[in-house]
Amino acid sequence: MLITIPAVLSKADVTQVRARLDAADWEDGAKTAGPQSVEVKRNQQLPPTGDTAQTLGQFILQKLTANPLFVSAALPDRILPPMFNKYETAQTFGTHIDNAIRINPLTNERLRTDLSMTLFLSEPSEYDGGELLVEDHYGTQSVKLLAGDLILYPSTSLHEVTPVTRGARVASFFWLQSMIRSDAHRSILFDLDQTIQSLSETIGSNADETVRLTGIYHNLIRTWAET
Ligand SMILES: O=C(O)CCC(=O)C(=O)O
Ligand SMILES: [Fe+2]
Repeated sequence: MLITIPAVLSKADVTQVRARLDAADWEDGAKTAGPQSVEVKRNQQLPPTGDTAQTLGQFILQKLTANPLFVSAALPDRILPPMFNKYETAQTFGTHIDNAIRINPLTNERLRTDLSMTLFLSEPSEYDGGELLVEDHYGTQSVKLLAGDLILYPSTSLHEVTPVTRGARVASFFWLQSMIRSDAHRSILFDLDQTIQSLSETIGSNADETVRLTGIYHNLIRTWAET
């Protein structure tokens, strides 16, 4: 399940975040790549434990964890600190899969990556190329979002960032471990929750059917959640 979470950051937030990022010192993205992805990774990153990455990362996590659509879709257990990358002309990240297990560099805690995220911090008009291509069972999805929007996709997917041919693509990227390990189970819970939300608008959250469906939602979480 590939889901766009619109306007995680407002345009004013994006301007502030970009001012910090545009003044920061970037380093070679190969530093944090695994043995396969190092062969195909050509981009720049902020040092993950540096001041800028930590301050901006916390700001992004505050906004994200207060976003009901994100919580409904991801059912997050633990989220890794957001990282930041930049692709300038001819930079790219070829087809790869993200590591299944990652260590939080701030706490040394080990997480399973269930969902990968890219928060776009450049407007599409600022650069050409730089599409995030994600393979799923319905074919390859091409993603280029407005600055402030986020894409959530299963970490089990092969993906790549096509070469940037003009301008610069700046983004934040990170991973989370969900309370619901299975993508299929998470999709069912998302559909059910969205249905309950829309029934709450039409027939009311205390209508008999809405209450029963809410019960089913929580009972499925009880059955499937690992916390
Ligand atoms: O830049 C992106 O959108 C994705 C980055 C990525 O796939 C990674 O760092 O593993
Ligand atoms: Fe990746």
